Amino acid sequence: MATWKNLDTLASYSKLAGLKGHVNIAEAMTGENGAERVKKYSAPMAAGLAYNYAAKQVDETVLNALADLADEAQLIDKFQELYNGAVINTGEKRMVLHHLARTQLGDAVVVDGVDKREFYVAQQKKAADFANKVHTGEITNENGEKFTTVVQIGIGGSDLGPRALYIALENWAKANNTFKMEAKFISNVDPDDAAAVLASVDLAHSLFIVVSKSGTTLETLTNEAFVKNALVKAGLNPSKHMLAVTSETSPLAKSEDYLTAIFMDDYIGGRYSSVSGVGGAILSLAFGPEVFAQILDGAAAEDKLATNKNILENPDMLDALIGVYERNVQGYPATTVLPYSQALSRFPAHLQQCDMESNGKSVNRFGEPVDYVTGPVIFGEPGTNGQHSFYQLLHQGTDIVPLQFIGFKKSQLGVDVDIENSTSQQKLCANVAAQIVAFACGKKDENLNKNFKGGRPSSIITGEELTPASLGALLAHFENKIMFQGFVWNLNSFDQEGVQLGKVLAKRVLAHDTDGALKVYSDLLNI
Ligand SMILES: O=P(O)(O)OC[C@H]1O[C@](O)(CO)[C@@H](O)[C@@H]1O
Repeated sequence: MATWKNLDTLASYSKLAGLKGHVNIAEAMTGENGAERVKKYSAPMAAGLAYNYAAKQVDETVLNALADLADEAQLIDKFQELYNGAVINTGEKRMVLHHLARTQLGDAVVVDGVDKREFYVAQQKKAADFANKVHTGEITNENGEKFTTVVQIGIGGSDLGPRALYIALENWAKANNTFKMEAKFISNVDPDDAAAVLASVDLAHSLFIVVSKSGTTLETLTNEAFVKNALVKAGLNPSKHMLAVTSETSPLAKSEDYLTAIFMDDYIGGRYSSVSGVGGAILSLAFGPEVFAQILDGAAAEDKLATNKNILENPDMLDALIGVYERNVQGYPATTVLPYSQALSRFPAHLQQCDMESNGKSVNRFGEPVDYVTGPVIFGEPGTNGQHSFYQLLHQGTDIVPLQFIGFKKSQLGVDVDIENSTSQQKLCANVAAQIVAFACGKKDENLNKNFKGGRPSSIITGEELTPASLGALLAHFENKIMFQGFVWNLNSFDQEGVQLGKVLAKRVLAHDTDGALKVYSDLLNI
């Protein structure tokens, strides 16, 4: 059994802390040294991706210290315990089993006589069978007509991951003739969200997936009622247009109002649930179950790499450890995710929940306060759009923000134009290469307003093309990175008590049970 200790009690951490400012990345990345680093500091990922960390503030000394930290913190032992069914989520006393939904890793985890891996696979099959029947016309609307659109109703982990993955593969599926149905998403309780989506679809040919693990989320239940109301008004029977993805113990599971119910369980956290029916139903409907299976395969292959004790051959753990060095030793407050791929436009939003809901904690897994900083602020936008937005601060602001670039050689649609001797794809890739060097090396100018100090660390994940498998690998990479960081910080990365208080107060506002500032704000907003 691994032992769980606070980061600041580890001898390897004291050694690492002594390496603050050890590498001058501007110097390291200049000239031939820089070229050598780019070739050397690269770790293969699954599905043809590679994690390049040449422009991070590391050298052999820092990497050795990170390896010692990985060993002392028993990161691989903890990962093994996690996927073999240990109660890693101490806050909620639950296992953490999202890896079992996509991988052959580990032993059988049996709960109340049910093999959890078999359960997840059976639910994926249920989603796949349902999707196939919709595609072949075995399941139709009341008039025997095929459904053409699918709308997911959910929020947080029941929205962000599936939405990011759908957007990531929409063009790929069109270019590869696997596009089956258009997907839309309703998440916000703002009535304009549901109203606008409903106005944009043909209700009679739309399927709605109500996704809520708990079956109690205010926004989702409200939006479900909103949609049902619209269906009834249009003379349609909601139970012929809706299915549910929920846990077997949730109130939704007991309802007869759905075409089918696909189940998940408490051992897969919402923000890690894209690989369950939460993502499986909508992605199988939109692109076909085979595409969803390829996402799972990519994730499984990346998980396998994450079991390697050698940090240089474990890109997920290496990325996590470099992030800890940046956060705890270098003192950087945030990390930005910058995909140079329009298809990944919502991927940073998904990672925001995954990372900040997991590691935005100030007590350890035993509920005791920690004396060191934990999860950074995560934000991001696709390049090159971000360059024309917040890169000013990234280049010349007073905070150093580590950057995580993602870039692909090929576009998904392959439609391009050559202007002034380069294609748009080449321009995109040129920009990401330029940014890495600009951030690392900077540029001296006597006019300080035009001076770039450099010294701003970045990494890049590169690949041939964003495909279902490489997307799965990318998803698993960041999930595993967050998990390893939680282990290093001795956090429980799998509960989210910090979201509760606001929900409780909102209920009081709606019940008109307010006083003090809550009352004044309620009056201000006319509730
Ligand atoms: O799937 P559910 O139970 O509706 O929960 C939605 C989201 O709400 C949260 O609990 C946060 O409020 C997330 O962790 C979760 O992804």
